[in-house]
Amino acid sequence: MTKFEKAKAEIVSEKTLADQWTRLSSFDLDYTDSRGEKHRLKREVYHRTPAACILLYDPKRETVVLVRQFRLPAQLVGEPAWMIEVPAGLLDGDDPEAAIRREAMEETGFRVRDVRFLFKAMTSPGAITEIIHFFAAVIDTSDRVADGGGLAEEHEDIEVLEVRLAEAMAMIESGDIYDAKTIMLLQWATLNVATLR
Ligand SMILES: Nc1nc2c(ncn2[C@@H]2O[C@H](COP(=O)(O)OP(=O)(O)O[C@H]3O[C@H](CO)[C@@H](O)[C@H](O)[C@@H]3O)[C@@H](O)[C@H]2O)c(=O)[nH]1
Ligand SMILES: [Mg+2]
Repeated sequence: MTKFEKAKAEIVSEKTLADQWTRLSSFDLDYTDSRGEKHRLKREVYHRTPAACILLYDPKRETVVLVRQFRLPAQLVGEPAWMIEVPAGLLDGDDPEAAIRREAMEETGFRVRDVRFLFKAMTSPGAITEIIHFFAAVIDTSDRVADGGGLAEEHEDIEVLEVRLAEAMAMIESGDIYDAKTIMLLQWATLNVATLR
């Protein structure tokens, strides 16, 4: 029995505040709290569509494949803007596994053979609808069949890095890697490295 047994949330109205690349809306909701008291709340939600990301691990070299690209929100908060991340992308209507195979190829040039679904996570559940599906795959040098680098027509400008897992973990401590999904996958890899072969 949890404290929230009696709690419920009913949407009263939704107003679209912006509707360009991603919709932003403001909701009024009637929230009945855990004591049974009803309150009218306002919540703004940014309607991000689902995404996927992947750990590409080469057990022979003990390396991971990472990508580096410009991220405007990082620049806006004064952090290093050419961020180092695991390959990731929006599903764009595909199922998560098909989408992550496509993104791995576009961004890194690696053809992924067996992919393993790990878990999904909401990245910022207080404000953003984004759900990311996390995957892992074992690769070796012969799986690199293209240069990667992203789609020219989308002006993607992506650098592909191959880094030893231990070094990538040290880059979290040093602040050189500070993207949440990347930290999660590197920590998962460190805990589960024996299963990655
Ligand atoms: N026109 C336009 N294009 C945009 C905008 N924002 C992004 N794009 C373009 O949309 C494409 C998105 O590339 P993906 O590889 O599909 O996604 P991602 O940016 O890597 O996103 C992943 O990482 C993000 C940051 O961690 C996550 O937020 C996202 O869910 C996903 O995991 C890129 O070509 C980017 O330039 C925008 O506001 N306007
Ligand atoms: Mg991407």
